[in-house]
Amino acid sequence: MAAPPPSSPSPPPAAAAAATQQTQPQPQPQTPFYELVKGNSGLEKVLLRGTRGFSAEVYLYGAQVTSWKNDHAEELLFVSSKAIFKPPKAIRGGIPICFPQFGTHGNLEQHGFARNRLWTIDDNPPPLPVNPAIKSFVDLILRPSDEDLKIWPHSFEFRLRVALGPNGDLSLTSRIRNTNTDGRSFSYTFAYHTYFSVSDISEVRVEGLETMDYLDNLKGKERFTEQGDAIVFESEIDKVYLAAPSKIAIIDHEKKRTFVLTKEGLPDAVVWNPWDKKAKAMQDFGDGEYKHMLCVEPAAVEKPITLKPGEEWKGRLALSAVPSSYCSGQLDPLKVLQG
Ligand SMILES: O=P(O)(O)OC[C@H]1O[C@@H](O)[C@H](O)[C@@H](O)[C@@H]1O
Repeated sequence: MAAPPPSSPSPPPAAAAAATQQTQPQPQPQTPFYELVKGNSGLEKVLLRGTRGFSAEVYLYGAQVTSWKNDHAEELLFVSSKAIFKPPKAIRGGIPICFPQFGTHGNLEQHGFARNRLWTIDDNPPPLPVNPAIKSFVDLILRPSDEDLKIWPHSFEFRLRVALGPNGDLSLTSRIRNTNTDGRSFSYTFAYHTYFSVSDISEVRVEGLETMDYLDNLKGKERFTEQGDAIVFESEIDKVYLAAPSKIAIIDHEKKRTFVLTKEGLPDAVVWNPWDKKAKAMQDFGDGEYKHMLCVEPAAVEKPITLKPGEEWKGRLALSAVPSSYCSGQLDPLKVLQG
């Protein structure tokens, strides 16, 4: 498949078609890195197609990844059957982006406004070093509107690259730049609010967060230290693990699948499952769906990130899904996390 270099992605098909009509002789259409199509409620979404059938989808609304499939066309992310694809509600599932505020750590609406704004495709992003084997990616950008500036009075450019690697790995790279012209710094908290699809929450364990300190959102953000072994799930959980390791594994015993999450620039990791009572209280979430999802969210929560004018921050999440034969202690979690 012939593709242009990663720093200059092809225009979307409509733009490519218009360009083709004006030039003589007609060039061969390039294979685009992505395709722009209509999704739910007429909202536009980007399709990324990798080798061997790997795929991903990203809505321009929220720059939200809503699908990531492996080479057996199995969905790896959870999206609620009751998700609402209509502004101003954020889409329930996939990978919402929490910016410029995580949760209630500030005066803005819960999780900030980036997840319910319309982003645009950035056809000419500043170069970003990438693996040359990556042929399928898209760059999106968000700048604040006049309305946004009233609620958060800072000028910024938020660039997100979503890329599908040759082995089906999914990566999200955020670059946030302070473009204030009045000399003011700004601070923000952030999360990739990743909803993983799991067979049954009672069959899942998370490796890498044991012995970590955490803030418990269910206990007024009080600080505790995680005890014992890997994390298993028997009730509601809403914890912000502090200074978590760069690799975390989510092991789904029943599916025999391990998600490996690698994070850069994001010290914390939030773990959330609403369990039965909160599930029933959410209008865009099915009553029993808490059994089939788990959020593990690379984040910067405890220490907000501060940028001076002209400064840029980068935060990256890479996800892979690997078969695992974990069954009563066969898998050495250290091999997953360090291997
Ligand atoms: O319903 P929302 O705004 O998408 O938030 C869902 C959950 O997101 C998690 O990240 C938070 O830690 C929880 O406290 C919150 O309930």
